[in-house]
Amino acid sequence: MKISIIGGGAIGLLCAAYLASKHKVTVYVRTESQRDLLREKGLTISLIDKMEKQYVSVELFENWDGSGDLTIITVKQYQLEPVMKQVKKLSNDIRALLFLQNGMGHLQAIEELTVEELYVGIVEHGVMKLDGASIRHAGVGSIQIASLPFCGRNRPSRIGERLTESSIPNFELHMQTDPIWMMQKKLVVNCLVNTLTTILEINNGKLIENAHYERLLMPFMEEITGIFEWNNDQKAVIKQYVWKVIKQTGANKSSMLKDLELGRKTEIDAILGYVLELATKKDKHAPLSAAFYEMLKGKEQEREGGI
Ligand SMILES: NC(=O)C1=CN([C@@H]2O[C@H](COP(=O)(O)OP(=O)(O)OC[C@H]3O[C@@H](n4cnc5c(N)ncnc54)[C@H](OP(=O)(O)O)[C@@H]3O)[C@@H](O)[C@H]2O)C=CC1
Ligand SMILES: CC(C)(CO)C(=O)C(=O)O
Repeated sequence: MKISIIGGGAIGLLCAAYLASKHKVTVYVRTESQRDLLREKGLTISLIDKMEKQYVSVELFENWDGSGDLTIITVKQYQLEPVMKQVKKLSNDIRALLFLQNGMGHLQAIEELTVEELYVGIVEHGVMKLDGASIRHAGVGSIQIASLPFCGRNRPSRIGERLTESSIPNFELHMQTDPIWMMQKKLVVNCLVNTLTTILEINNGKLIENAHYERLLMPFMEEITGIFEWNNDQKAVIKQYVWKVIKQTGANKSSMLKDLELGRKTEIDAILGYVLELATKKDKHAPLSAAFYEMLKGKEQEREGGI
């Protein structure tokens, strides 16, 4: 397939590096400097002690015209606005879109799009961008995708099926049938893992290796699953899922911790902020979520202030 990837960050470059073995991939980046670097040096991906190089086609985002079989959008939640503007302009030319953001705040805007095939996905890999042309695949998981059927119409999911059919080592793609449950499970992971690893400044794995930190996970998870009003079976599924993702990405620094270290805005509003809004709507008490949210916003403010 002809696949476009918008965003040359950790996840965009991960998708480009693996998908290029089976598909014709073009990465759309924001800056000329990253475009030139990738064209000149190629894309380097390191996984454990192996390093590989791929040469993929690279263009500036302003040259993306929506053509091809599939476009994968890998910018951060808070970077979606200009991309969505362009998507709306090009809707008639776009065959299929896949959104790979953490959080759930973007779902409403995606639902309003009128492109032929629409997918949301969640990423269970741990990936760190080392520079504009290299990444470290620090935790091998998989990517789950689900098609969004809307307005009573069942959109076809041919592209999604073709994408998940291609078997690529260390880069599994699976099709799910329930997009909301898929995203909610990942939202809980990100509330727990991204928030706590960023406040504590630790790699993901430390959350279960250190008994003190592990004791923080349980009540925090209870609070969030209580806000969603899940039953005990659903809570058990969530717990198993959270522990699985932490183990798979143990050596990774969460994307939120990376953002904080680099003095960038974090996705805390789309993740824990989303859950706090839900708690307010349902009139639920969420003291841990509220406290962790304030700690993170405070840390973000300190970093912006340049300490
Ligand atoms: N990293 C990880 O391990 C994981 C990340 N995720 C999620 O995946 C999503 C992407 O995260 P991640 O890749 O880590 O983030 P990064 O910040 O590494 O990547 C985002 C990229 O998007 C680029 N970008 C922003 N706006 C545009 C635009 N208009 N046109 C072209 N490029 C643009 C940025 O460019 P520039 O550099 O120029 O600003 C940046 O390179 C997030 O929602 C994150 O939560 C999910 C699971 C794991
Ligand atoms: C899967 C995980 C927890 C990997 O670190 C992630 O989603 C992130 O960092 O944003």
